[in-house]
Amino acid sequence: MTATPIRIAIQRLAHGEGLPLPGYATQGAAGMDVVAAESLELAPGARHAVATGFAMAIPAGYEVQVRPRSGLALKHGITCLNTPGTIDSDYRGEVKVILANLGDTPFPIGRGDRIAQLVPAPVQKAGFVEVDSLDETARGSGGFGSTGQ
Ligand SMILES: O=c1ccn([C@H]2C[C@H](O)[C@@H](COP(=O)(O)OP(=O)(O)OP(=O)(O)O)O2)c(=O)[nH]1
Ligand SMILES: [Mg+2]
Repeated sequence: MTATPIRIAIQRLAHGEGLPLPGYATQGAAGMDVVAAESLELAPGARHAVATGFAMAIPAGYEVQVRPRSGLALKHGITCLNTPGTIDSDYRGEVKVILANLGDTPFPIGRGDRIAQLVPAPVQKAGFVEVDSLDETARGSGGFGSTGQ
């Protein structure tokens, strides 16, 4: 069973002309590949908010996550520094992909190269209720490796 795709309005910006809009590489892909709208070289240890050339209006109640591509990560050490990046439903600016080079060689990015993938997701909102004490649990305040390796 496949959930009905949500519709997301997308606006191509002037510098995005001629580029493919984000899309699924295969029928079962979870992420829509997004391409760079600029060319640059990312030095080892450097980061850059890479232009995509488009803006979106995500329906209320949803977000779009910006995730790295595993091939770039494994072969070249290229990742999204803030992964998963969050595109808010009320954001109308250009979507950017914050790439970082964790590898040891400069990495060239060409206009049109697939640099990341977009995954829409429903947003569960919450409200905090301030209390004086919390219920007890077996774990208590143990964390950060408290159960062993
Ligand atoms: O990878 C990303 C992450 C964010 N954004 C844009 C869309 C998002 O809605 C906005 C704000 O992102 P976020 O909330 O992660 O950043 P912030 O540092 O909290 O900025 P703000 O104060 O604008 O919310 O920046 C991107 O284009 N790409
Ligand atoms: Mg924010």
